Amino acid sequence: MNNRQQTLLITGGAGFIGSNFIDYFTKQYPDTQILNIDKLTYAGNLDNLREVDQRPNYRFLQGDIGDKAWITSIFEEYDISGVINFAAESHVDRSIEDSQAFVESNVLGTLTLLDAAKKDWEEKGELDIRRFHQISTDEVYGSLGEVGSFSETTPYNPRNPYSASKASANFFVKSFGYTYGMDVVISSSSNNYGPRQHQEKLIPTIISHALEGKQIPIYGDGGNVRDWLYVDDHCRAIDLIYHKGHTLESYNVGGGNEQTNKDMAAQICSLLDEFVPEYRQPYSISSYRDLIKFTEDRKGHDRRYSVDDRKIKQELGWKPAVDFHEGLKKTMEWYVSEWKNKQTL
Ligand SMILES: Cc1cn([C@H]2C[C@H](O)[C@@H](COP(=O)(O)OP(=O)(O)O[C@H]3O[C@H](CO)[C@@H](O)[C@H](O)[C@H]3O)O2)c(=O)[nH]c1=O
Repeated sequence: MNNRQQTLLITGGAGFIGSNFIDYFTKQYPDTQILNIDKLTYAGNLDNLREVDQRPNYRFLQGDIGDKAWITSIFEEYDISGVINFAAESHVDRSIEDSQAFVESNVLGTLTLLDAAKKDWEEKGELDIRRFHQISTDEVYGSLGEVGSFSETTPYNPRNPYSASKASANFFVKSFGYTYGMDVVISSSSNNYGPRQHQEKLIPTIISHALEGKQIPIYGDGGNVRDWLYVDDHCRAIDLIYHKGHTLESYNVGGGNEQTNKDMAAQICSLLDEFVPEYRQPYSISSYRDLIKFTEDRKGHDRRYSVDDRKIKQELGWKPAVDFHEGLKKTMEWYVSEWKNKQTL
């Protein structure tokens, strides 16, 4: 790769959404050079990129967005045409145990990256045309009761350390737009699902525990609601927002599939009963549903997220394309096949 070719910088591309996005983007735009930088924490996995690795428009470097000297050297070495910042500590339960890493990666890391981009693009006289796209979350808006949805004008009300760190990062991103005239945009999506999601999240937990005959932990009464978005639909939304979204704007991205956690667990167990009934035999259960166990609740557990995404639909013409049951089936098949591969190793 010629380093001075214009290059789109993707951070955190070894994680779940980042790796799916790179897979999508390198195929969609074969003439755009992608540089993926990732610290490779516990949640980053280069296996997620094994199919992408050989593509001529892709390159990977290991490093931390919060390492000022290193991130500055990236902007010196490459002609970075834009940044999409996926890099983040993302797991709510971990943030409740210890929030330090969340402030370091999500707040200070984002700030260091913004600063490096700002300095480089200012020197080039292109601060207002090279874009910084922050990947954010619907959790910044807080928690809902049974009715209503978050729109882009809903005031931020983060209620756990993870969402507080993401909200804080968004404020910094916006502030660089207002203060320095930097071209910034933010997307806030609902819960993603699909292949390559880390084991710690709800859907991979349900599938892996079921296959291993372990109890499937559902926090509290299981009535908490999340809006599920298939990761490929999210990738198309990011593409549109990065290329066509208006500067200084935020865009919500939702799946339109609100599910309680207990319904989600029951649906996945039914799919597993249908497709891989044989794996339940050693555990003497008649359905994987028998493994569902209501456990102690998450502290401060947000009750319901619901996303009003009319803005991206109306302004940018996006809509989700993957049917929820199809998406769930594809996801289940991917995890079952990964699990089978591990058994034969
Ligand atoms: C891991 C786990 C989770 N849960 C519950 C907690 C939540 O109500 C729901 C989903 O939990 P999680 O998969 O951890 O995801 P959640 O806390 O909603 O946050 C996700 O979705 C957010 C977007 O809404 C992202 O910003 C976060 O990075 C992502 O982790 O399932 C359980 O009941 N049992 C579990 O074992």
